Amino acid sequence: MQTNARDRLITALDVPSADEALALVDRLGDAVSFYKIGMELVYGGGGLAVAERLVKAGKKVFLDLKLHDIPNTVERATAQVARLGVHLLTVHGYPQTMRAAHAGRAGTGLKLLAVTVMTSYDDDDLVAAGYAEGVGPTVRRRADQAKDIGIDGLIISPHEAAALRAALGPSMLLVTPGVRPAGSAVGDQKRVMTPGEAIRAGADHLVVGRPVTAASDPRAAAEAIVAEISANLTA
Ligand SMILES: O=C(O)c1cc(=O)[nH]c(=O)n1[C@@H]1O[C@H](COP(=O)(O)O)[C@@H](O)[C@H]1O
Repeated sequence: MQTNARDRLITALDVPSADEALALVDRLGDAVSFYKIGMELVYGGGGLAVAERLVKAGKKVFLDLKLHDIPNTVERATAQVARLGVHLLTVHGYPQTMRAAHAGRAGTGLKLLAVTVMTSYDDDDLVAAGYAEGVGPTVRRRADQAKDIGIDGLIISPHEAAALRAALGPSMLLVTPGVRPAGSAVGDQKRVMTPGEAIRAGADHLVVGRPVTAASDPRAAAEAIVAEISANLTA
């Protein structure tokens, strides 16, 4: 996978219909080369068709379905996703789930990302969910398990990127949502950094939704993020 500045921005197409998604893609034009399609667009109808269309148009596509089920179901669902020709798929970072997805994508080009701890969570949220450990140790545990199983990359917040890059080496893809250009609304995210900070921390790809999709000029917003990525890659 190329890692030029533009390919490092993954724009989350969090819109409710295929028509809105394709209109946004049209508006963004060549400013965006990599898209994430998630639950809203898939459940809204047409998300998988949009994914296939974008792949045919030469865009890179990350299908964010966050699979988590019994192993048989995860393995078979992953094999079906691989048939779509998308580049990345998320599964939850539980060992059983990761092993099943790894088996399901065998022999295909699909890369798997393990979701570690959602970027909307802090230590208190993990305690409320029944976990004994805080964010740092939980992310680390899941990252080590993902590496052992042969998962290609991790969904983490930018806050964990530097430590994981040092611990896991250069080949593990580090993909960070929880990215906010300076001055933009944080919303429901809790562990955030700016695009430049995330890149300097070692992130390979930044997932950005609302700061692009809700901007009055989405193309200009995407271009500004790509410029910030570029400046920090060469800094
Ligand atoms: O798996 C993800 O993509 C994901 C994991 C995570 O921990 N946090 C997170 O925000 N995301 C996704 O990244 C995108 C972030 O969107 P914004 O908060 O609008 O930039 C959304 O599509 C989320 O579903």
